[in-house]
Amino acid sequence: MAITGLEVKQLFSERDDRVLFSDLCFQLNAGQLLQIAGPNGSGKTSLLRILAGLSSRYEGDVLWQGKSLQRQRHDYLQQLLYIGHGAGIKAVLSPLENLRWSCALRGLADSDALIMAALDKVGLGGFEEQPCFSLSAGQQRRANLARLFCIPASLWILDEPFTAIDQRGVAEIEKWLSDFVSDGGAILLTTHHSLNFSQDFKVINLGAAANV
Ligand SMILES: Nc1ncnc2c1ncn2[C@@H]1O[C@H](COP(=O)(O)OP(=O)(O)OP(=O)(O)O)[C@@H](O)[C@H]1O
Repeated sequence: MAITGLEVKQLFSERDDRVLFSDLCFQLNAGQLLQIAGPNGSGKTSLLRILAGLSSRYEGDVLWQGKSLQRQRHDYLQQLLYIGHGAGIKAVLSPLENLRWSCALRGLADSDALIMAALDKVGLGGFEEQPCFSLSAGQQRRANLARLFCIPASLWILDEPFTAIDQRGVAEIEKWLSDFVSDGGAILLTTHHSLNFSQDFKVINLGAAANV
């Protein structure tokens, strides 16, 4: 089958002489979700940072649509939306200003209408212009997640997207993930939460090296 997304071949990474993963192989195609599971410290974030092009602490190959990431870094990053487990927002800026910044980095101009709709969708209608430091942890997380609806991408890499999100919000996010996959997007995520996802999805447990 043609690779329409990510392919990871014989990936190896270590930290302080401790092997995080070795001979890790998997594919993630368009229209699929892959969960990276494993206990604290097993290397989930390290793996996601490698796949987001933020870390070169690895050996092995990472391919996007059949070609090496290094040979098409710019094109790959244009297709990728990475949301790390940190706050991902500037606390002194409002959600609107943070998202304007994210959109500008992707070359999107005149994005206010899109941003306002995204903030409304994530439940931040009425909070658009409040500084983020005055928002709750869950609201700050929602401001970061609003990028899902502003930044065009075919691959989402999400590190603990449910952190600080209330129960209803978790169900909403699961629906957003499902919609994205149904529309042909690909998702790689970590979560300690038991994922309630309407389609089939794959899980790789870094605690027990696995090839999928
Ligand atoms: N900046 C760093 N400097 C040194 N060691 C690091 C650094 N970042 C991560 N590590 C080490 O790499 C290992 C894997 O960390 P990583 O954050 O990838 O784990 P994780 O599976 O995402 O954990 P968690 O479930 O707690 O988020 C840990 O042992 C950690 O101590």
